[in-house]
Amino acid sequence: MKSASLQVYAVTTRCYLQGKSLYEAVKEAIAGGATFIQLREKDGPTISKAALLEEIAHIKTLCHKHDVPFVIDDDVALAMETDVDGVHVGQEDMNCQDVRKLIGPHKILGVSAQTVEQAIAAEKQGADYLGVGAVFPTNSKDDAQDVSRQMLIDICEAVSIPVIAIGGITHDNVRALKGTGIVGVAVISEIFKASDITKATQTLSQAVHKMLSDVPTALTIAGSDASGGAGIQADLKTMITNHVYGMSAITALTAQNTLGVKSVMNVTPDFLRDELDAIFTDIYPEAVKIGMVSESALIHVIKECLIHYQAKHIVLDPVMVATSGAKLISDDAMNVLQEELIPLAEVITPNIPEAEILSGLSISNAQEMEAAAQAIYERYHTAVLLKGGHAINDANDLLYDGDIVWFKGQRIDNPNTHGTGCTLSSAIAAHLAKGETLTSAIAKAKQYLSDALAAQLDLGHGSGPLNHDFKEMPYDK
Ligand SMILES: Nc1ncnc2c1ncn2[C@@H]1O[C@H](COP(=O)(O)OP(=O)(O)O)[C@@H](O)[C@H]1O
Ligand SMILES: Cc1ncc(COP(=O)(O)O)c(N)n1
Ligand SMILES: [Mg+2]
Repeated sequence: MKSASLQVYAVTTRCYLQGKSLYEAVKEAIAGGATFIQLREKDGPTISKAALLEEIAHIKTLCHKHDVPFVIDDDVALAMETDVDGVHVGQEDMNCQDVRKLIGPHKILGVSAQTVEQAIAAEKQGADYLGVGAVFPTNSKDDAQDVSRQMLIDICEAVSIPVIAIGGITHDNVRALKGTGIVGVAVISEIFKASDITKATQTLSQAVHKMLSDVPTALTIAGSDASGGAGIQADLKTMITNHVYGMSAITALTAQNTLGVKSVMNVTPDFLRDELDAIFTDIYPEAVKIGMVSESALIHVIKECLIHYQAKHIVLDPVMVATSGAKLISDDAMNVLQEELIPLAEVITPNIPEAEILSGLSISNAQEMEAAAQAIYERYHTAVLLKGGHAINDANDLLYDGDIVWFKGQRIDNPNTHGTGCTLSSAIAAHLAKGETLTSAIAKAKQYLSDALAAQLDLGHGSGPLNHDFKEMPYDK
């Protein structure tokens, strides 16, 4: 069995067929692109044994004609009697080692798993693939246990056999499973509840292909740093090393290096609009990071385009002053940024001095960080990640989105911190593009930043850049 045959895995049900035979329904599903068929009789077959055997033989011939594997759920004896391609068993059914013994080495054995332990055990006992779910709420299985996205990722990483997701999957929500490591999805109602089964399967199949083949995409709207450590250059390096396709709309060119900023040349608002139009109308970004934008006319263009193109997962780094001390935004633009862009963002990432400006409060300890983050949140109703890089003893960042979550980090003894803020915010955008939740995107981004800082690159005469491409040097928290 090839993994490709697990892409669109149709699990049958008689619930919704309204007079149509199961054979007809399966035929329509295969015509629409189903790549695998599992016969499932949730409450036992509703037809006579003789009719069932005849139906199975009929479906088996159809599946083989189309090179589609055909397995039976739970009923190992029936699968053997009918000599179909294999069986699928749940945790509550027969032990999979015993099933493997019964069916022999060549038949397909599928196993349902909800935890890493169950997944590893099933692989050891001879499973060919795993069905993991329920990944979304579902009506098709009463006792279905919820499986989080992270659990699905952990299971895919823990085993080398293919994994498919199951439970409440539709053509609309399948995108959310991107980047988890699954090779396909199993559905029941999305296919068999449809009045036009072929069309529903086609639509699902297209969505599954897109989910499996696309790399995640992200955009940075920021300034270029000639020396490559911050701005656009840091963002693109961060995106590629975090396995996301990166795009850039440049707001300004800066002549800067590790010692400071020599001069800045902003692009025109019309040019920025052309850049954003070119990007959004072609390769749509699944997340957007905004960095240095120093003029209000540019901020207006960004706001209009983000609304027009319904941009999602916007991470705003309110860049005001570079690590080297240079001011990167005009006073007038500061106000426009606050009023027009902050409300559009999923999260903003001020450092301590920036949070003092945004909240009007002074910050010298953890309690004051919490108070300032809360004040900013209450003003804009946008989640705030207040970065603690400018604190003295540690490097703890604080997320306030109604609740407080601290992301703890040890202070790394490295004077080369040029581009830390840019790197953190673009790594958050990269992980949001991959479908992570905000808290897990921040945790992964902070780990990446810490590793890049701990790699101790030492370039230039001032506060140098990070090693975005560190390898095998994980920072041990
Ligand atoms: N010396 C350090 N050791 C570990 N983490 C650091 C250090 N300096 C900064 N960071 C981390 O880098 C990220 C950027 O923070 P910060 O330096 O405050 O922002 P900015 O670059 O915008 O001034 C945060 O996650 C912060 O905790
Ligand atoms: C073009 C540009 N954008 C942003 C920063 C901020 O740098 P940092 O990440 O160190 O705060 C920078 N120095 N240059
Ligand atoms: Mg910064």
